[in-house]
Amino acid sequence: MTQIVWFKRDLRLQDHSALWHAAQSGTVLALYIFEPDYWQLDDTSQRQWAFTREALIDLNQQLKRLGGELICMSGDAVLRFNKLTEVLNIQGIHSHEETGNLWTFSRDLKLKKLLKKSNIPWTEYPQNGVRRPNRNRDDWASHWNQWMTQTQYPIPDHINFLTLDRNENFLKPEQLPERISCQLPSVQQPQKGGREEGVKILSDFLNQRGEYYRGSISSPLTAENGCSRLSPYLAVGCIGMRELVQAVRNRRRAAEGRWKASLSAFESRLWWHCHFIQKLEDQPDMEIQNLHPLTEQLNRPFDEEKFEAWKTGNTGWPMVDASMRYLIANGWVNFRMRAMLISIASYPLALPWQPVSRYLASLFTDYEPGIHYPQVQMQAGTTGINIPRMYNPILQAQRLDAKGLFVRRWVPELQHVSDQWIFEPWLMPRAIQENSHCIIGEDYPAPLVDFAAATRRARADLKSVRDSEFFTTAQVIGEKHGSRKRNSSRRMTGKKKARDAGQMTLF
Ligand SMILES: Cc1cc2nc3c(=O)[nH]c(=O)nc-3n(C[C@H](O)[C@H](O)[C@H](O)COP(=O)(O)OP(=O)(O)OC[C@H]3O[C@@H](n4cnc5c(N)ncnc54)[C@H](O)[C@@H]3O)c2cc1C
Repeated sequence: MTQIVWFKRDLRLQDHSALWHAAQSGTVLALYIFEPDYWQLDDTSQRQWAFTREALIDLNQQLKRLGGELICMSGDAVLRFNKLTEVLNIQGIHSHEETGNLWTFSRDLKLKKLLKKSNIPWTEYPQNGVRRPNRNRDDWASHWNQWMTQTQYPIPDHINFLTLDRNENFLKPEQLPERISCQLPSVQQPQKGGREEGVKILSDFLNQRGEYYRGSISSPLTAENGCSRLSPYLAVGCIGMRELVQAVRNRRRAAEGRWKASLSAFESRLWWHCHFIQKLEDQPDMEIQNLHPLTEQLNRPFDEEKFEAWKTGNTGWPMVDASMRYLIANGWVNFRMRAMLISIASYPLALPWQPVSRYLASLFTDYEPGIHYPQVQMQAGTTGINIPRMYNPILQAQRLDAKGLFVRRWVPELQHVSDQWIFEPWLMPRAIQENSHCIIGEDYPAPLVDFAAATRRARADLKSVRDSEFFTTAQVIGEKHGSRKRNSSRRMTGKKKARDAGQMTLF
């Protein structure tokens, strides 16, 4: 009688409710399924798979220490489970509740059907503050807090593992392909997957780097070390959210001054993590449909040339291009630059957010659909419930990279351009272009569009859809998805917040 623990994006043993419950109920088969079709989607990539594969190898080591092992299969998960039902006496399947993209959502629905037919119970356990089903948004914050305060599931003392003979069906993680076909270049210095590495990074953040978190997350120059860099470990579950929140709270108890403020700011991001994932959990078609239906009327036709220039970091706006090239090379960029990349694609370039978001997702090692799609829609101005913000790449550069260090490093064509022109090189007189070894239009592109005129058009376009029907629908969306924040009296107004962040509000 076998209990299958199906590992998906929960590659750890600590605070693992599925493993804990399965271990209490019988013999455990620890299973991972490599799904080739998933890894060929536009929003997935080699960089994500490489990280996941390392995390699987690490998970196998952890299981070995308990006397077990991770059995890997390759292929369509529904077909694989069908096969398993023929060869094993399966008593139950245990996994975490996955809020994935539409592909994994539809795979789970198909699997549910199969298991129902075969009379095999599949129990899914929450692995963060996301609630399924989420009937009431109003008490969500207290639900989140309660869940984070509960005792963690310990690693079971004893597990009866089922071992299977290795053959072409049952593989070790090392036997899974190292590479999947992928157009993207490799990440230069990738973060290493696995719990062991994640725990090291967490400890380093909580004891060393975290002190200056609050002041260092906006500039790409300081964010690289100032941010926790835990995102890929959270995305594949090497570190659990409850475990992380509790570790932060424990650390904060002994903290003072700058440390305390930074840890509070950090914990609020962990709340956002679940807050955003809840949106996709409640509305899976957010991956493809505008949250506010009237924003479908925005004039954003697909333009191959603009899309290619944006994708490759050749828009002609140095801060945008530096951010994109940095992301391509590193598989990560900080929040502000992610938001700017979407804002530029959506407003001055007026590209539809769907292909933009899929490409951006594939660049992130930390791709988390539940954060990604709601964030993209928010930055693209299609939710109807957030104040649309437009990032000005020149202002952003002046504030976050005053000396042009980031821009010169990632856009080497501008290396010899002086501070005066570095963020607006297209304004350089021809003689200065020659002296700077940077001819605009030859060595480095001129901006794809006139920023001021294009943003005026974007603003007018958005205004034209915001009639009374817009606000009625927005109210309904707000009921379902809007945040009900703590400390609301201390929050800045939308306009002040935007001004402080160097953004232009649209209204
Ligand atoms: C367009 C866009 C797409 C994004 N896509 C993703 C994604 O696919 N995966 C992802 O993990 N994050 C995404 N983010 C959120 C954020 O940029 C990253 O979480 C952060 O940069 C990861 O680095 P870190 O772990 O060092 O962050 P830290 O600042 O150290 O934050 C710690 C954790 O808090 C959570 N977090 C931080 N900021 C946010 C936020 N604004 N919203 C929700 N959760 C947050 C993340 O889980 C993050 O790992 C996106 C943001 C934007 C604007």
